[in-house]
Amino acid sequence: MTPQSSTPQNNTPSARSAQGNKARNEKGHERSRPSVRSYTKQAPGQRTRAADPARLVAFEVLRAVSEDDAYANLVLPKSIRKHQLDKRDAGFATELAYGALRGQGTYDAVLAKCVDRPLEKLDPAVLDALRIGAHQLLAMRVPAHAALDQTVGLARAVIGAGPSALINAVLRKVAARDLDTWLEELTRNETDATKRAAIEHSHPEWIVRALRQSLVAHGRSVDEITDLLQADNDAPVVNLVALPGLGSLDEAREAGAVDGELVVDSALYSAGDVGRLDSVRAGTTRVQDAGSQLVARALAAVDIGDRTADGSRDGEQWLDLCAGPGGKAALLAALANEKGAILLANEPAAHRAKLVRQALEAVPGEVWDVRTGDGRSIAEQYPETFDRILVDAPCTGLGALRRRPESRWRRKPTDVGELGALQRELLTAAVDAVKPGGVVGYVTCSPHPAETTAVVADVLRLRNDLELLDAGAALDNASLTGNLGAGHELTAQLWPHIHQTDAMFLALIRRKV
Ligand SMILES: C[S@@+](CC[C@H](N)C(=O)[O-])C[C@H]1O[C@@H](n2cnc3c(N)ncnc32)[C@H](O)[C@@H]1O
Repeated sequence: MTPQSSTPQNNTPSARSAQGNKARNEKGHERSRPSVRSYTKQAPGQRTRAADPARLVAFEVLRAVSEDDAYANLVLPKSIRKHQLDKRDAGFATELAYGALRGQGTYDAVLAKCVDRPLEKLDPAVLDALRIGAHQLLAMRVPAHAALDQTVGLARAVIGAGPSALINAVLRKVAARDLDTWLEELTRNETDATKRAAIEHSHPEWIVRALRQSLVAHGRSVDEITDLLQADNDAPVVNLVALPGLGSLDEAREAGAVDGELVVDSALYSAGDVGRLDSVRAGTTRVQDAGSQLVARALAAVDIGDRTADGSRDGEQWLDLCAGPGGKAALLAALANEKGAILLANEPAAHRAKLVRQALEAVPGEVWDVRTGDGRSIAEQYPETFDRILVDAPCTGLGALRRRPESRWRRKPTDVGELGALQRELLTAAVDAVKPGGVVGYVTCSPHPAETTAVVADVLRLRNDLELLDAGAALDNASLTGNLGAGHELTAQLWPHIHQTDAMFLALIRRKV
């Protein structure tokens, strides 16, 4: 299977002893001393046992995700701060929370074999504790005794003593086999390849089917599905971008970042908290997936000829129609600044529009403006106005599952159709708002054909003033390697298992003069 440890240095409970918060029992097992930071649901006066703070953070993340529909990447840093975890413990908690969420499909299949009732009948908090235990036992290098002891201790401290016997018994059964043996047993009699892949790689079956369909739609072999599913379970790399003309990667390089291979001014960062870099705090260097960097650069670089009456290319007007939270808008604004263009960033959600403004702060203010509005009506106010428009459409995010560990369990098959309708409306509005001769970049972080090729084909079918430019060639031109192999029938699709980027789709649609 797939949910593998990505931060091995943090994967042992010995990280706990760094805090001086541990004792060892007669068998050498680590044991927690009561801590003021721990919370408990036990009755006053009852003897309490502290939860290991790193495991407590992971548990809090899983609870917030299942109870409050929270996003793990937002809850995790807050919980890490609340429990004052040091760097090693924060790494351990991150791996545990993200790993348990990504691996939930596999772990639930294992747990279902070890629990004497349907998992839905378990207290959801108990189920989350079991998932945390299963991830430690099956995918992290935590010794079984420590995983058991600490998970039972966690449950006792935060849920109460009641379910500890059950949790202990179930996790002992889980620990009796390694992951490969479990998977062999779970899939031995499974003849349906989708069901098997869903268990082995911890994805919902409908997403396995959707990703197979996606590979085929973009001209790839369906046999790549295993690598693609595996890539979803790997911890994503952190890419940095130095905003052109404004940022620098020097500080990041000194901190250990290595230059990215796909895009210029881009680096891979694995040296820890990027927020500590001054250039990141200043907003001139930003965290951004290399695929996102590429599609923005490709749109900015498309040759659309002389656009202004005097033949000068200065003065182009660009629009980012779906701009929140502003990652691509910041890069586009910096590129616009270099090329003498201006950028209008549109975002309907006020709180996300605020994030766009913050993202753009590092770019000179005369280059950009932010508008809070529904992109579907953009052409009413701005008919045939813009030279370049980015439509980074709201989508299912099926191409960025590695970054959002809970999203595969939250998304529903019906989301694809619902978002497809919005995507068609947004793309239609964009082609009405682009000047004749101008270009619209249609982008999604989903490779699903219903959100990508079908949307583009439908919009093109209804009009005779649109044509596709070669998006594969545009991505090649924007990339350092120049040979991404992402193009297929004039559209382009990047892949996590090939390009180590999110699965960004790009179509470049030119409005004929
Ligand atoms: C994929 S995200 C864009 C990401 C952004 N371009 C970036 O790089 O940071 C899609 C955005 O579209 C916005 N959105 C949703 N409905 C919209 C609409 N009707 N018009 C314009 N934008 C919309 C969402 O709020 C979300 O911020």
